Amino acid sequence: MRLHRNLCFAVIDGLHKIFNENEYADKVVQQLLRRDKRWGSRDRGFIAETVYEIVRYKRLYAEIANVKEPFDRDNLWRMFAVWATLKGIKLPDWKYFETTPTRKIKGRFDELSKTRKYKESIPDWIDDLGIEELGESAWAKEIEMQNEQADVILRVNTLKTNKKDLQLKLQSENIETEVIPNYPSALKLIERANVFKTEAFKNGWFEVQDASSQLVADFLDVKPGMKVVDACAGAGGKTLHLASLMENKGQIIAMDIYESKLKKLKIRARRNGVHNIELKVIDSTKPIKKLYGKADRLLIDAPCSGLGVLRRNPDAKWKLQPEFIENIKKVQSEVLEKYSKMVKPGGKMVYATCSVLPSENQDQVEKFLTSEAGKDFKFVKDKKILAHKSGFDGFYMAQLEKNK
Ligand SMILES: C[S@@+](CC[C@H](N)C(=O)[O-])C[C@H]1O[C@@H](n2cnc3c(N)ncnc32)[C@H](O)[C@@H]1O
Repeated sequence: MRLHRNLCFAVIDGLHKIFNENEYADKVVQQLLRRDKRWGSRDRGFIAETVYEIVRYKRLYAEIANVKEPFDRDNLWRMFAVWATLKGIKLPDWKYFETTPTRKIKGRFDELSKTRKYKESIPDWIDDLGIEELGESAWAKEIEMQNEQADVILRVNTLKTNKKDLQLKLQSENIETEVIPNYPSALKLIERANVFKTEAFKNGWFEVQDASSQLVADFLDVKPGMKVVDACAGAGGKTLHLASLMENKGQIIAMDIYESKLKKLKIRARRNGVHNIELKVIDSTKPIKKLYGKADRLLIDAPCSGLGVLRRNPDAKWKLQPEFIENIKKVQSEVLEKYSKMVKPGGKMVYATCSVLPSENQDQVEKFLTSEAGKDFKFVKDKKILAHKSGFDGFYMAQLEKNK
């Protein structure tokens, strides 16, 4: 592979924003890709993948390059040189690479790879937490898998099409997909491509959604005509799925504390041909209280550490703080306690997270079931999804039923 100067500069600019200005990697990459219209799909792929790879392995590369945060531009170039050397890319004779000790880099890599926190490039506290919660062996495999690049998975919007027709339509736009057994609405891209540019996407035939995430709406056991509350709807990945499972019949009340997220859901709903969603911002306790005892189904897709989706958000490793996890667990308990009151007798609710930590998952459900608010509920079933076992994102979902 030959390195192109303007693409490498874009990577360095992106890393500077992510590491030093605390910006989110996905947003930064999106911005970078808009920088030059002449860049083709290979150029774009190079920028996105290189930025993500260096973010993923920040600790390892910084250690090999012998640089410390905050990284100045020379430091970032040194980390870039480590990445390129380990990839077997010949470094051009640019001034940034004049003193790169290629041989030493390989030796340091072999030595540091013996220690998991360097090999998998994770902060000590996350490594300790993972071991404490999952045990050494499962954690080691999980964090290794969480450093892999995630596949692109689509969810077919059955309100507009079916899997076969979508496959054919994408094929006509040079995008090959395959079905994933046991995931009824999922298609996997055989090669990465910018699916958002396709006609099929613009027509609302699919959404991009990981296969594990697609199991959540199914788990809620919705039927057309029901009254369903999606209490932490965000931009509505699961709300849209619920709408298609309900064949657009009945009512979905999509709630969130952030109006900006619900606005995105509105746009997506229009594209998806969904018209049974009502949006409600949670700006006081009122919207929740109004729904006490009214919902046939309730989804609590709770805010969480995101430790199941590091493949998609590798920068979360560096942005997360132990206090954040402690706080978010309090929010999880609170929403379980308060929002569960919306379920009607005989109704069901699903509590879900994209975390692999038992303390955010089954422990929260157990705590809820023994609390005053949870005494009217019984546990029906749950799914604990680890990325290294499923090949998809780490997730948790539990179904509870309210007594009649
Ligand atoms: C895991 S995300 C939801 C993802 C979304 N359901 C989807 O499928 O795309 C959790 C959401 O909970 C929201 N949230 C955080 N605290 C909340 C609270 N107290 N009540 C309701 N929503 C909350 C966040 O804004 C975020 O959108």
